[in-house]
Amino acid sequence: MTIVEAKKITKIYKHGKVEVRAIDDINFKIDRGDFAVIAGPSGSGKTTILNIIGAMDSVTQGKIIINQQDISVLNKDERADFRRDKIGFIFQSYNLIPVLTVYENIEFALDLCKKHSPLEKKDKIHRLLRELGIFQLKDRRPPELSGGQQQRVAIARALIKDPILVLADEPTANLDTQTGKEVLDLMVKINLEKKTTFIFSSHDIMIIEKARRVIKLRDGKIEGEEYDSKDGF
Ligand SMILES: Nc1ncnc2c1ncn2[C@@H]1O[C@H](COP(=O)(O)OP(=O)(O)OP(=O)(O)O)[C@@H](O)[C@H]1O
Repeated sequence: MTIVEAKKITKIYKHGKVEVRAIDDINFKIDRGDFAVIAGPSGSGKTTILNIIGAMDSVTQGKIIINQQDISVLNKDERADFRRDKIGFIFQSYNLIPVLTVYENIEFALDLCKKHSPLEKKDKIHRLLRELGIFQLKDRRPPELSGGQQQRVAIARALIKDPILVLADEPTANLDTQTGKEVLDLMVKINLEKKTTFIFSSHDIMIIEKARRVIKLRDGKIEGEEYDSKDGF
């Protein structure tokens, strides 16, 4: 079943009179439960596509349908609600709140979109922290954590609201190879066990090799697409 469908989307950024065609009339589909990568050289439009899927940015032309909802017709406030309630984000630089503990970082993300009783909330957060192997870190603050540990916390923060999909922009770029592999393996495990849909932007060969779907971009166009239908990795 399709979870993301891009129909003839174009994104033009304007700087005064100069126009940059970041995405140029492209179509693609991503299935529910996919582990998909948008790949391509620097400037090819990867982040632009991720920002459009995540409703952080709008398209100039075309339609983008997420979970059967046409998000290209949403205004700025509606896009913000959609993104807060439905999409999990993982960033290259983790973007945790440094003054909050691990538990509080995740609680903050949950409080923004769903109301739970304090007990329900604690149960839900503790369960997820155990699943991700970071329960013992719950009272530490981000500056007291390694990069790999911070990225695991960021994964927990993305997952706590049960998003319909998780977008990860170069999530291994700031990690050494071994830590990057461990963080990637964790996302593969979550994808297999929880059937969470992951969409990455990356040129990391390790991620591209693990992906079931690879959409290759060049100069805002799709240069090629690979899809491995087998279940598992
Ligand atoms: N906010 C913006 N304003 C103007 N131009 C932009 C903006 N964002 C991106 N662009 C331009 O759009 C094109 C695609 O950029 P994008 O960031 O999507 O590429 P990318 O593949 O993610 O690159 P990288 O791997 O370097 O992050 C580039 O030419 C870029 O300069």
